Order: sequence, then structure tokens, then C-alpha cells
Amino acid sequence: MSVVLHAQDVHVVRDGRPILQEVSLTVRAGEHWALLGANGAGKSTLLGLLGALVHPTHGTVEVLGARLGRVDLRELRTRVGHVDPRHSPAGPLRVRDVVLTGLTNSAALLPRWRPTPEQTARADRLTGTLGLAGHREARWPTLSQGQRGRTLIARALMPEPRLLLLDEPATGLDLPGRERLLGALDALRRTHPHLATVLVTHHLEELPAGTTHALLLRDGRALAQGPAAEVLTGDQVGKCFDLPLTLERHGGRWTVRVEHCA
Ligand SMILES: Nc1ncnc2c1ncn2[C@@H]1O[C@H](COP(=O)(O)OP(=O)(O)OP(=O)(O)O)[C@@H](O)[C@H]1O
Repeated sequence: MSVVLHAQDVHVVRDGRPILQEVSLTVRAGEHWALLGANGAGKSTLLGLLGALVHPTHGTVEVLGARLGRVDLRELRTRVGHVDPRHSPAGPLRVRDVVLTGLTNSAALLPRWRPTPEQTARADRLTGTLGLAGHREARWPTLSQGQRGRTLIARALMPEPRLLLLDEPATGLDLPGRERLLGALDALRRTHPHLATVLVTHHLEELPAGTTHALLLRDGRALAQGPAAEVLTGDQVGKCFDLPLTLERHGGRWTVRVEHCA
């Protein structure tokens, strides 16, 4: 499968302090990566590099074949599906229209812009995949947090990106909301087999069953990375979070039990 992301020996320094050190990562089409680490480990900073939001201090990052530093970051960003949980539409837009704004990358429907019937059909297909078929006409302020999160994923997918980045998409969701979100992400894997995803979380319970690879970050360094089954072991995840723990996987999903906490 083709390479979607390639980071080589990346360092990020902020205020004279190293935030990421010697991080290398290759993500291929069809792979679904989990980026795990404790608070402050550097996950969001790494996701910012992968989403062409920031440059590395040292090292190289190639996003969709374009090397950061050699291309217009704004243009490159339009080709990456970045689900920003802080995005808020301008006004009480309907779900279908929020999703369509993913094509213009705007908070509102642009005044003279009209979607083609194919674009509207695509928005409807995506809302269906994300479990929002019954809510296409619902207005943003009336949506639950989980429905908003899934709407934003559909929005990010409108320009048909090859890469989708998700920063803690299950934060603040109740159990049914989380399960609907994870079900929707697994459905995406089936409907978009070439899409690559990178999902940041602290919680292994929030990983979709379709997670194929994982990168464990600790203090800005990659502690382990590779196929999920090899990386997500109690021993390695325990080192990542500095806790003795046991990991179990059932039906593709992970559960964590902490042995004892000092
Ligand atoms: N622009 C910045 N200037 C200075 N320090 C920064 C900057 N951005 C991030 N940091 C610091 O870098 C470290 C890593 O931050 P980052 O947000 O990437 O971690 P994270 O793993 O996503 O954390 P969390 O799980 O809490 O969201 C933190 O200590 C943070 O305070």
C-alpha cells in the first residue's frame, strides 16, 4: 500500500524545551494508527505535524508525498481530513450543510456556492455511514456531543482525503455515544478501504476494533510502534503510562486493568 505519511527523525523544540525527539513514523493507505501516551507526551504536537499545522524543528515530515517546508502548508492542509473537535459552524446549520462545508473548508455555506447533486448525495452517504441518517435535517445546536463529533468526521471526509486525523474523538462522550462513534469509525474502514487514519487518545477502551497499528509516546519519544498486536501489550503500555497493568483484547477491543497504583 502507498505511503501516506512519513516522518523521519523528527524533533520539535518549544521555548528551548524538547517536546518531540527522534520520532519516525510511516503510515500507509488502509492503516489505522493509534497514538497513545500520557498527558503531555507530545501526541497533539505530533498530530499537528502530521496534519501540516506546524513544522518540525529538525527532521523531515512528508504528508501525502509533500515535504513540509517545501510546500504551501495551507494547500496541503485542505487535502488532510483533520477532525477538529473545537470546530463550530457559523449559525444553526443543518447537519447536511455542516457536512457540505467540508468542501469549502468554511464555517458557513459560502453565499454563491451551491453543491452539485453528486456532492449532496456524497454528504448523505457519509452521514449514513456515520449513523446520522435520521438527523440530516437536524440543526447543529440541537445535536448531542456525539452527533456533533460524527458530523465533523463526515465533514472532514467530504473532500475525499486519503488521510483522516482524529484528536481524542471520544472525549466527553457517554458510553452509547462512544460506542456509536467507534462503530462509525469501523464502518468507515469498510466503506473507505484505502483511507488511512491516525487517532490520538489516552484510553485504550476508545480504540476502534479496526485499529491496525499503534505508536506509544512517552516524554516526547517513541517507546514502541508497529502492528497493534505487537505494541499494545501490558508491559509496553504499562511503561508508556508508568503503571503496572494488564491488557486484554476481546472482539478487537481493548480493556485495561491496573494492577495497583502507588
Ligand atoms: N507551543 C508550545 N509552547 C511551549 N510548550 C508547548 C507548546 N505546545 C506544547 N507544549 C508542551 O509540550 C508538551 C506536549 O504537549 P502535547 O499537547 O503535544 O501533549 P499531549 O500528549 O497531546 O498532551 P494531552 O494528552 O495533555 O493533550 C506539553 O508539556 C506541553 O505543555
